[in-house]
Amino acid sequence: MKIIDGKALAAKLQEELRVRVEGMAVKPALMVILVGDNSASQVYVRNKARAAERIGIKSETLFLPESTSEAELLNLIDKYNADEQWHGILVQLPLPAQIDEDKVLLAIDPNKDVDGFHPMNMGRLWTGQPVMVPSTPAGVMEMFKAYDISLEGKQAVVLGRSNIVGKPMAQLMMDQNATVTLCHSRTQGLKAICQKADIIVSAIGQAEFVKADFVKEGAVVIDVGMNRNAEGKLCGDVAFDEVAEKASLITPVPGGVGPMTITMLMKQTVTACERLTAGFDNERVDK
Ligand SMILES: Nc1nc(=O)c2c([nH]1)NC[C@@H]1CN(c3ccc(C(=O)N[C@@H](CCC(=O)O)C(=O)O)cc3)C=[N+]21
Ligand SMILES: [Mg+2]
Repeated sequence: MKIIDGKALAAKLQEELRVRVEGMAVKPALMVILVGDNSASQVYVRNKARAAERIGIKSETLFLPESTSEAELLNLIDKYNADEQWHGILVQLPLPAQIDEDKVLLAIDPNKDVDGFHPMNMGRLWTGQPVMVPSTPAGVMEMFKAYDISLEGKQAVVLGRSNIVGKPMAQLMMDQNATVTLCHSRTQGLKAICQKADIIVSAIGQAEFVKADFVKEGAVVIDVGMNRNAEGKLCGDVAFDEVAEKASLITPVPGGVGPMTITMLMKQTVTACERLTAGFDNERVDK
């Protein structure tokens, strides 16, 4: 068994981005909006700001109170959409209950949607015209590439059907000619499906969900989970120690997919900046 070192790979890719940004006349700029005081979100946005700084991306985090109304947030998004100094706009999820997430994601200019969550960008991904790709699945694909994991003709199982991880993950693996089974909380016979998989990507949000008896000898196991166990320790969806004995490659939590997510967000911010300064427009057919 080998561990896929997301932290090391992220550091390498961030250094490449730093060099790329050094050569850019217009420096990329990312606006991060955090509504409320979700403690996990605080950690994630801090990690994003640190990565931006290392790479030379300008970033600002706007901390808004939990009571922020939907209209207030939509107004701010309009403002940053129109403001040419910002190339990327990221509204941290989840949002408080009074705010409709779908409306917010639809309001962000697709050209500045570094998360790739706007329905325009989701649709483009699904129809084979990707521009902005959700960063967690994009980060997993970079891991496959860096570790020479071919998806060609493989059986891949994705656990979790969210818009931000499961669905785009399945699409990206299909693009590389994997046969993908997208499983979720209502899937019957889930364990048996997993046992046939060459590659398992788990994004189900439940600690210790993927156990050794789910995993075929030699399978690749990617853990997207970000859970807290009873002691409050960060852990993924995979029972790491027992699964590691069967897997050929496995990602740890922390230090696996998380740092890659952040790195891909930065990469998309750089791309957004390059596209916007070159006059591309997502709403037309430009690629
Ligand atoms: N609009 C939006 N875009 C996102 O990309 C987005 C989001 N909302 N909401 C929440 C999820 C989750 N996410 C993570 C980012 C970094 C780590 C990360 O840095 N993880 C570290 C450890 C972090 C810790 O210590 O808690 C690691 O795995 O090594 C994890 C998860 C981005 N998300
Ligand atoms: Mg909501």
